[in-house]
Parts: sequence; C-alpha cells; structure tokens
Amino acid sequence: MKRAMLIINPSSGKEKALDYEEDAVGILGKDHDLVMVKYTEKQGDAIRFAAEAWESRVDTLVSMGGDGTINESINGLAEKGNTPNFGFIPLGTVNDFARALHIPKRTPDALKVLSEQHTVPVDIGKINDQYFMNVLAVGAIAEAVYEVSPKEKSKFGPMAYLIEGAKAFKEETPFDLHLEYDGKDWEGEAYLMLVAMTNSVGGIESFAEEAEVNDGVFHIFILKELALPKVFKIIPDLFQGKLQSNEQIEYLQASHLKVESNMDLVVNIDGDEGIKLPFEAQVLHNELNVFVPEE
Ligand SMILES: Nc1ncnc2c1ncn2[C@@H]1O[C@H](COP(=O)(O)OP(=O)(O)OP(=O)(O)O)[C@@H](O)[C@H]1O
Repeated sequence: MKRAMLIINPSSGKEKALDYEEDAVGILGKDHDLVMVKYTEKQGDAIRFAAEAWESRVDTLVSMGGDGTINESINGLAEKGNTPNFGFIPLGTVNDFARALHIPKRTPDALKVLSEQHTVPVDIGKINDQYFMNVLAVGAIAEAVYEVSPKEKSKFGPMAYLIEGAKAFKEETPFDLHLEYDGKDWEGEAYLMLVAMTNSVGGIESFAEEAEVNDGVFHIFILKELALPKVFKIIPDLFQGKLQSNEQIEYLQASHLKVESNMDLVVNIDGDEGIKLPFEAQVLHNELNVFVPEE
C-alpha cells in the first residue's frame, strides 16, 4: 500500500494554503492509496510531523508553506536513511529553495510538479545537530533580517531584506572570524559571512550563480571590506552573478567547515535566528530525493 503525508502550514501564503489542500490531496491520491493531512499550529510541528512520516514509512512527504516549514520538514527527515521522496509547495515570501529547484511560484503549477513524479537528489546542510537547505549567515547585516516584520515581508517581498540590510550597513563594524574549511584556514576581519547551499539567497538567484543543489559543497562568501566607493560595485556584481570575483569578498568552497569568532555572534539559519558561534557544518551530499519539474 502506497502512502503519502501532506503537511500544511495554514498561516503561510497569506493564509491561502488551505485553499489548495483539496487539489494537493487529489494529485497525491492518484498514485497513493492513502493521503494523511497534518496542519501545523506552531513552531516545531512540521519537524514532528516529518519525523512521524519517516517512522510510519510513508512513500512521499509533501509540505506546503514558506521556507520555515520546508526547513522544519527537512529537520524531521535528514540523516535517517530510507527517507520518503520529498515534495513541497512554496507559499512563503522568499522561497529560495523553490527558486533553486525551479519549482514554479504559482501554486497550481507547483502542484503539477508533484504529478510529474520526477525527483533529483539534493544536498542538505548540517550545522551542529540541526539541518538547513539554503543559507547560514553571520553578522549584523544578517541579524537585520530578524527585524523584518511579516507586514514588511508581504509589502516589499525580498526587497524588505535588502532595505533592512542597507540600514545595518551604515552602523556596521567588522568582527574577527576564523574558518577551518576542508582542513585549510582563513582568518581575518569580516562584516558578513554567508554560507550558501543553493544559488538563491534572499530571493536573489544570481547570488551564488555557480551553486548547484547537489554539488556537494558550501559556497562561502566573506565580506572583508566596506570601503567607499568600491562597496557600490557589490550591487551590480551581485545581480550579474559575479560576487565571487569581487575584490571586497573572499569566496571559498568546502564541504566541511568550522567557524569561530572572539565576538558574541549568532548564526542565522535559513532566515531564522539560530545558534551562537562557534559551529561546525558539513554538506550531506544527495541526502533527499526532491520532486522537481522535468526539464
Ligand atoms: N497555524 C499556524 N499559525 C501561525 N503560525 C504558524 C502556524 N503553523 C506554523 N506556524 C509558524 O510559521 C513558521 C513558518 O512559516 P513559513 O516560513 O513556513 O511561512 P511564511 O512565514 O509565510 O514564509 P516566509 O518566511 O518565506 O515569509 C513556523 O516556524 C511556525 O512558527
């Protein structure tokens, strides 16, 4: 008997998620004998439901929500082995994971992807004992992202992050940073460090242009300098996919990373406030099979 679980965050997608429940159940019902539906009510619910999906050995897990719900679902599945195929319907503001995997933004189109039944193996990141699929960020510019209210997000979309980030730029002082990456060292002062798993960061798909969802490495960007007027070159470079060659940025690749600083810093994990430094991170190569459109 083939079984699927559908996790829905009813508060996501401007509270429209439930409008698509029937369609999603219909599509999954075509090739599964049973479709169980779970509704999240609070933080942590999607982790618990995804872990239940794994324990009850479902064949397919589909999550409907923003990047927060997708992140939680992945946290319930990673490193368990024999994981169900994973699908998701992006209903958030930024939807970096969907952008990286070419999952359409229009919900009916994203639902069609599930019926194509085409999956690819995708890398997942591990930071200490939790998991992420998009990005780690350290520095006040990253912390500014926590300040973005849901109201600003729905009004300005990804631009809300840029607006808050630009405000933080003005007050920014560098912090000391020590990285051990695949056995090598990098030490210096930094204003921001981003560890990207996919090309899309903060809704900007040219951010880590060369990143593939299953390339087995982290794409590490360290902003070392904020000198005027050179700093303005970062913006065109960012939108033209040339950030890694910008002279104010150190660009590294690694599959294993240890990060520490003498300063009291917190890492932002997939857009949410995470743990304090130091941390250790590694790529779990081809960890999940994810439904994507057939090219
Ligand atoms: N029923 C619910 N009502 C309100 N909040 C919920 C509910 N279920 C889950 N949540 C919260 O929503 C968070 C995840 O939101 P998610 O990121 O999926 O959507 P979003 O906020 O619309 O997306 P984005 O962050 O991209 O704008 C969870 O971490 C949890 O705290």
